[in-house]
Amino acid sequence: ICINSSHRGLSIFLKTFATTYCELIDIMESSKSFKEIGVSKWLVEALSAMKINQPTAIQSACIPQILKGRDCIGGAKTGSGKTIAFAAPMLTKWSEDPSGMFGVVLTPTRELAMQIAEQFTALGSSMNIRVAVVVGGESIVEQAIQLQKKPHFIIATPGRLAHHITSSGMDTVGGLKRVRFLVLDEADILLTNTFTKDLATCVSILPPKAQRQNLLFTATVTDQVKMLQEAPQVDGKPPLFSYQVETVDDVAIPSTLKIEYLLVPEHVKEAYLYQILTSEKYENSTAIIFVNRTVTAEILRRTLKQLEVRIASLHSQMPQQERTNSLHRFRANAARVLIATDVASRGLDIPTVELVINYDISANPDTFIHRAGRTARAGRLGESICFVTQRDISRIQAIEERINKKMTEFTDVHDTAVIRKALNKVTTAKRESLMAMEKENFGERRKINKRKLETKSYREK
Ligand SMILES: Nc1ncnc2c1ncn2[C@@H]1O[C@H](COP(=O)(O)OP(=O)(O)OP(=O)(O)O)[C@@H](O)[C@H]1O
Repeated sequence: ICINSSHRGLSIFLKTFATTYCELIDIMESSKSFKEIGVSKWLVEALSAMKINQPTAIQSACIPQILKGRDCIGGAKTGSGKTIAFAAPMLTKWSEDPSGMFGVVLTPTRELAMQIAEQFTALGSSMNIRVAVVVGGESIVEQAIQLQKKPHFIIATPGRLAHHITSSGMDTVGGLKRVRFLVLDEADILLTNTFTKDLATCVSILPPKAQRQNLLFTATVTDQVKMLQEAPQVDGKPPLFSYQVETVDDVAIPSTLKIEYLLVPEHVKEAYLYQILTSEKYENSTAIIFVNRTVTAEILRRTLKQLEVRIASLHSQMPQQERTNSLHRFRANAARVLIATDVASRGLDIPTVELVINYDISANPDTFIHRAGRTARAGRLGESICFVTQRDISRIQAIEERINKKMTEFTDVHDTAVIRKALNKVTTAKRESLMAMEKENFGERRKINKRKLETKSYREK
């Protein structure tokens, strides 16, 4: 090996060699099969039917330890297979004695709960698994009926499960006292103040911590998660297993994800977005556009729809049925572009997503990691572009520091092209969209919808 004489050359060489070595170790560790790490035969066959044959690094590390009865905190990049890392050992243990109310998985959003439930149902179909989805926006009565049938797994958002625990009778939730596993998916978010009260209510009905296995998974290990890693284990329990993907450069995003920035004047962002989405390079790309506010999502959805882009939107001010329909249209490629707020930033697994555009930049660098992580999943390539106005510079710097990587400039769009081709038609479409929204009292409608939902859920209580 020829080592460059300069110090810088040597350090680059050693860093590259060490990264490759670490990735090589990861591959070697994950060279064991699912069977060799203890997954049940029936489940190995179900995974194989899904073309999932080789465990990823986090699966190889966590599955054997969870099967030994250990609590587990797993941190790994977006798209690295954390769902199967907790689902496989739970399903393996469950199949040894397929009892009701075996495991509870808590996750921050309704769409994520539905996605995880679909994966459990698909993996456990040969074992006649019963999975209940307990989330807001759906019928409380139907969920109570499902819970009374003692489903094997409950996949829930904390708020709605807490509501059942405080409002439905013990014939509905009593079975939770026998739960063997509790999973916190996207654990860093569930450990924030937003979820503290509902999480405490959910945990209150479960067996004591020492009598259940507790599994936490996330792509961003925050201080709250680290505190749990350092907390003393309850007497009599095997030691907590904590796993975090460490690479030499500790880059927090997948190596197959290209991250770029584009300096854009604030008042013509829509035109740049339209120009990119309809350019020769991206006109057939499946893309998610992240915005910070629901009103921005609605303006963009209407504007791009008027410009004949196959569009769908997903944000918290939409009725649940519309949210579900939007996601189904996007997954089925009936819509090529999804405009979303952060209700879609975590966990959603849509393998065809090739491009993520941060139309607005989040104030939280971890949010960037999850948004960009909707693409470049399971080793696939992906691209993330940030629209940067003069107000966003400090946020971009905070993101580059958090991910330990510099963004490169996006050069596939030119101002003159934007001005010439897109600006007029986009400006006209946006003006017409704004007028339509004003006529429909979009903002007021949002408040009316909110009041309607409150009344409806009050009546159901
Ligand atoms: N061992 C595997 N081999 C191949 N593909 C896998 C494997 N495990 C999971 N996958 C696939 O990888 C994709 C990402 O998995 P998953 O959604 O669990 O990632 P994640 O780490 O939870 O991501 P996020 O941090 O965004 O929630 C899914 O499509 C899943 O089917």
